[in-house]
Amino acid sequence: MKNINPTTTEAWKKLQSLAEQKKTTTIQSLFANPSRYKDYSIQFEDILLDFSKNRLDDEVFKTLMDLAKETELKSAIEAMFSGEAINQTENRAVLHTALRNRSNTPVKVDGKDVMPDVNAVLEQMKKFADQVSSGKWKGYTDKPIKSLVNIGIGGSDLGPVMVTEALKPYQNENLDIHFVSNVDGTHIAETLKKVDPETTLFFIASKTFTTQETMTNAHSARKWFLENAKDEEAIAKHFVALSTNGEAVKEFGIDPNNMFAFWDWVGGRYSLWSAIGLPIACAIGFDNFEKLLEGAHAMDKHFRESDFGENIPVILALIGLWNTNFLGAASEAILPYDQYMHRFAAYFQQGNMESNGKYVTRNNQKVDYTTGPIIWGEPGTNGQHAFYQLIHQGTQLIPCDFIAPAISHNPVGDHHVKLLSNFFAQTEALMNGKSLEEVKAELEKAGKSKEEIEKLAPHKVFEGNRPTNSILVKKIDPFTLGALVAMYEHKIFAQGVIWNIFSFDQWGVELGKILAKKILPELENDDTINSHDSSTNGLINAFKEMRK
Ligand SMILES: O=P(O)(O)OC[C@H]1O[C@@](O)(CO)[C@@H](O)[C@@H]1O
Repeated sequence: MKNINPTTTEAWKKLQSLAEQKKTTTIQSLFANPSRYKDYSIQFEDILLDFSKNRLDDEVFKTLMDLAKETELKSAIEAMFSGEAINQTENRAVLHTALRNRSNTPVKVDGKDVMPDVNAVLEQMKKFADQVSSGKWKGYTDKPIKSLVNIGIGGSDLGPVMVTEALKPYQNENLDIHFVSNVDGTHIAETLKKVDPETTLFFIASKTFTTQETMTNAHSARKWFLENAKDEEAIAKHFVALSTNGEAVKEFGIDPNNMFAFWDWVGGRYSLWSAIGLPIACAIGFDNFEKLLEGAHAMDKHFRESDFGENIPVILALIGLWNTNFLGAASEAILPYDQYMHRFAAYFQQGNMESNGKYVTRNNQKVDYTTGPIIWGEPGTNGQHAFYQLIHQGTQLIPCDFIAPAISHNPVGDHHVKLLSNFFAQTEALMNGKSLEEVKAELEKAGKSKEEIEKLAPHKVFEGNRPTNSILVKKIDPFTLGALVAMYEHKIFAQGVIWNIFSFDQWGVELGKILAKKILPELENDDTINSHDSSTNGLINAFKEMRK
């Protein structure tokens, strides 16, 4: 992969002047072109992307495509799929795509095809998931497993949470699933109140098997379990490990046969397709887990093979870059109009912000342009009653991705058409707004006096011209969810290439952890602390006072 500073490209310079030239061009005005929707929407499988409600015309769109070409995105895509060590600071390949490579064509890391290992773990996962789903896997009192508890954090938690929530309609009704991630004792305490040690299966999910939160929770779960089971032999029936670190798994006391491995070329935030996905496979059944893989694989092929102008992840990446680097947006909202998708935005907080929240380039220079956006969002319609005021009338430009299924899993009365009417209305309102003239006419019609109109009207004007993408899918099913997740993964990858940053390491999470390890022993005695700045000392000493 080449290291190209995007700001040196002709396309970037042209985009800068286009942003200036076109700052008075409104999205609404672009719809004078009768084929605007047709030209700026694309369908892939059961996913329709409508990107027409963006502040970009044909010239901007073409120049964005030129930017992708000038930053050699195509060769970067090939480098990733073919197993090059593109994660250069950790000297690793980036191959979450191999985990769902349903074509089974060889994918080589250091000259060795990884597909046999990938398929062996999938086979091991299938066998195990089938036993758990069918009740054949028995606990130490010979009862079938009823409760699944995943203990992990970050990429070892967010993916399984998001997928099992989004695919709740596909969950095995004989199983309940719980997730413990926070080291706050409340998380494990509240969870253990809900489960029975005789029928509970713990997944200790940790790529490194060293993460403080996960290991603390795992030991507490082990202690709780043994208080009931007494015999350490019983652990083998109730604890499995999902990790790359066999040594540490054995040290914890988990039977190596109960370890489901993955590899260092799987990034934590890209690992739900790996052994980390075992709780998903147990909860929704391995067949549905395979459909999830198939959906992601279909999007992988689309991303790898489609021309950029017809390439959904590339289009989303370039629109995001236009909004961030040329229109000044600092964040992006992901707004799923589907309650089961309530953890989708949270998943991509890690996926996007831990990948592209970087300020050093691939050639070790500090960037002089904006990189990764802040990702946030809540399901619709709830967000409308929380933060849409700011999106509509605030001073921040917040590009939004609206996502909705045409078919609900719960066709209760007229709920779904009401939900979708809001989905359609919000992007229309964000684009068209409401003019002062329209507002005044409405207030006059309502019989307001001239004074009242003068006072009220400015507050009821909607400037509009706020960019959105609409993603309409047929139904949130395993295949479509897999494709949607892969779509955003590849958008993030493409942006990282163009921003010339390393998207697959996460050095930024280390410092806090190291300082916490230094502070921990200071909290375990009554000494007055003065080894830090006055604020940290003050807080620690106050903490100790409060606990007396
Ligand atoms: O899976 P593990 O090794 O326990 O890491 C958990 C999470 O911790 C990190 O913050 C890295 O330290 C995330 O990147 C990762 O997903």
